[in-house]
Amino acid sequence: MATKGSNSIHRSSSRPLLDLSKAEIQGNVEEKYPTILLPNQSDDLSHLALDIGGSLIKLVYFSRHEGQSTNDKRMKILKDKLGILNGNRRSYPILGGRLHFVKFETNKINECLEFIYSKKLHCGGWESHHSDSTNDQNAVIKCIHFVTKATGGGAYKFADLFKERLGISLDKEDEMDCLVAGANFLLKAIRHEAYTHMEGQKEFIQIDPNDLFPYLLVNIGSGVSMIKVDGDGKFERVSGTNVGGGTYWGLGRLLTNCSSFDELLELSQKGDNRTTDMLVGDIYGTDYPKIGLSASTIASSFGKATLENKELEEYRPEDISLSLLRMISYNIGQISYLNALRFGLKRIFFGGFFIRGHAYTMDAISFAVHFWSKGTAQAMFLRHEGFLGALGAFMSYEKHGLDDLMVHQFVERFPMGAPYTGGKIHGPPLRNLNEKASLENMCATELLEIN
Ligand SMILES: Nc1ncnc2c1ncn2[C@@H]1O[C@H](COP(=O)(O)OP(=O)(O)O)[C@@H](O)[C@H]1O
Ligand SMILES: CC(C)(COP(=O)(O)O)[C@@H](O)C(=O)NCCC(=O)O
Repeated sequence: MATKGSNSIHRSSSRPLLDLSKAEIQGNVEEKYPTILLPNQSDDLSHLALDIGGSLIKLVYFSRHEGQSTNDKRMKILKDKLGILNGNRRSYPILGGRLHFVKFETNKINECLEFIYSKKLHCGGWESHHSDSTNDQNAVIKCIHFVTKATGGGAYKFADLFKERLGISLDKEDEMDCLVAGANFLLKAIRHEAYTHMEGQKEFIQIDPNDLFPYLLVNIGSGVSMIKVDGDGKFERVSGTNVGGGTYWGLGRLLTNCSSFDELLELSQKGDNRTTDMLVGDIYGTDYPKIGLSASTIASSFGKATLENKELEEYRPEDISLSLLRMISYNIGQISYLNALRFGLKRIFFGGFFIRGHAYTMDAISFAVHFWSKGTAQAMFLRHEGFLGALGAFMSYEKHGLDDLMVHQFVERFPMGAPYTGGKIHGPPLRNLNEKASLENMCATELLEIN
């Protein structure tokens, strides 16, 4: 049954408060979704946003530090807001808590649903209170459901599943909007978010938040989107390619029988692509200096397979994986640079889970950008690479007036001088593939802790 506390999870004062006179309708909802906690019990639980992509589901959720009552914080928020209204100095409430980053494979969506359920994240959304008139003028059906911000194709495709299994309504946010919002937030707010990776060397880039735009955002997910970003909410998707992360994983799986993406990546580390790729040296017998090609340059990815009468089994899976990785990474790097050139953009940031913090992938992309730009452009990568869309969806709570999340406070509270380590902000590690980063055996979790 509804309790008075139900009101407390409304995220915006402009939203209608729970109508207790219609409590029996909520009872029905509870019957259908017995797992939903009453809001007053879930008060300190998390806020969730999802990015359901072609390959992976990304979750971002905020959980408050234990021991701090949300009501205390709300009072402080209210006081601070009054301060703003009175023309006093701006002050920001302390919202202690964590942003958690979790991912699942989209084809294992059940694991994701179970995770959300086990963490009670489905109880953390805001309540929407609809009145639908039926044919009978006197009968007004009131229903209460939880709404969660979601982006990516799966926000459309799996909307019914989320509704049936968890009682969550997915409130759809545009994928490109979310990618840009997530990238802008990270680049402006999180110190040491962006870095270069060349020949095995990683270097963090200090971004001046006042001198961020314009830039090219290249999101390498299943497919690739290239977005010219001119400001907050100001962008244009200028290009894309269907040869992306899904291509590497899909072709790689078929050609090597690998059972996981990480296994395929790991194989590539032991590969030698000279057995599969046709090099300039294979064609010329030497370098081709006149057009700047060394003998070791790949002239044709997988081209060597045409010269030999060998069956697939006669090629080492390691070599195939490496050839494929280089082919796709170079291609994306090249198209990205050409688009940057097209619009006169100096900076190119790469996100998406294809990158996977994998040194060789980043080196290959960087090499292509460097090579085609003749050293005038540089690829940069993001530590929260695959979570841009999910972060953007999370931030859209604020955009829609659900402002007790006040994501902007994270920005304000952690300017560029905020420490990168030392208990304040823990970003995801740039993981070595050998490290197992699974949480509860089902997902990888990375934390950005807001103290
Ligand atoms: N565990 C994984 N399973 C499948 N693909 C993975 C995995 N980890 C990284 N990838 C790579 O990440 C890509 C998906 O990246 P992502 O940014 O999540 O895109 P999408 O939104 O299309 O799911 C895959 O196509 C694959 O190249
Ligand atoms: C359709 C998509 C935006 C979906 O995003 P994803 O799930 O791949 O992250 C993306 O796959 C894409 O941009 N593909 C390339 C399509 C093209 O421009 O040719």
